[in-house]
Amino acid sequence: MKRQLILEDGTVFIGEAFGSDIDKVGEVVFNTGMTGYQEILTDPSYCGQIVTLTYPLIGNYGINRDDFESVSPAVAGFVVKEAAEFPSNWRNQLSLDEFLKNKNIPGISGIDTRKLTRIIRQHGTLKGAICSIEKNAEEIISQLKATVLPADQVKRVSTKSAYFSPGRGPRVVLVDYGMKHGILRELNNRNCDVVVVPYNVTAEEVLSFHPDGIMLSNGPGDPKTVTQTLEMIQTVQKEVPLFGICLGHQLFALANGADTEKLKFGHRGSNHPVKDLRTGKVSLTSQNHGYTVDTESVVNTELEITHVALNDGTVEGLRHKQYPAFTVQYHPEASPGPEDANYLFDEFMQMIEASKKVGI
Ligand SMILES: NC(=O)CC[C@H](N)C(=O)O
Repeated sequence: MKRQLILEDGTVFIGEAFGSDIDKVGEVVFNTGMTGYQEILTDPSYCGQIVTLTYPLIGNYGINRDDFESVSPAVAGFVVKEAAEFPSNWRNQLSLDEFLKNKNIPGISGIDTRKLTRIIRQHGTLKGAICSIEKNAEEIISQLKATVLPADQVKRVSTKSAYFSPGRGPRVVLVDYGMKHGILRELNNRNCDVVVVPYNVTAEEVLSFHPDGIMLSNGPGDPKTVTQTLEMIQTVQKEVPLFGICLGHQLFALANGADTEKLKFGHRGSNHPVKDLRTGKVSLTSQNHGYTVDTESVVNTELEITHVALNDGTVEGLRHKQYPAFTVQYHPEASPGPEDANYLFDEFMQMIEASKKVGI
């Protein structure tokens, strides 16, 4: 069965339908990772986005029990060059097609994903629709131009109520803005006693759990749509060590008076080089973000830029000059991607230990 992918700039791609039959609209973004489609599909930071993968064969190792980054994927649609029909892997339990059908996500294959990626790189991120071949393309294009995409993604994917992920080590309150399970896994691997809380938690509620540390998770959308959390960050960073990832990093920047802006087409992939300015060491990192902290805006704040992207020089890490608080724009929990940056979780643990001894 044929299906179309239509972009707001008027480009129409015709491809083969797979996954769910429903029509979907979203922001079209590309990811350059060669593997990790299951983690990408289930990363809540892609909420409302139509994701295309530049690697040409997707689905070849199926969907397995272990690689989920959330229980319910929030991605709007999936665009590939070739969707493998017969996955083969010892961990395979379900084909990509079946998984997308079960989760009501439309897919389209047979697309020239190199051409699509080039359009996004030249034009910037675009709105797009995956829809049935019967739909009139001209009508869809004018609808797309008039569409304002929803800005409530964090509310949609964040947990509705707090829950424990118990451990015998330090207590960490993890604010779920659209958390990848990899973050929880890394904390649990270090024996943390984790309390996962909703995005709109107050400072009083966070502190009522008597945390030894606080983590701000990744999450979807524009950080400026979650400003109700900034006061909480301003208060708790004075009380306990803080570590933030991706959206958590952007919110930490906003809470401390820096600014964020939208990138032309974002960073999404598994091989983004990042330099630690203090050691000169370069890590290859997993990334997925469409916004960034504005470099200039950091100058008159209490923040220091600790990491930069080697591809485009954008801010990749921050630390507070006064409080034990640091954040990164990339994904030290990997999933998918390299684990070069995993040591940051250990640094967070050391920071917690140190602050327990002296108090902050
Ligand atoms: N993975 C994330 O946390 C992404 C942060 C934010 N939604 C962005 O696109 O920049």
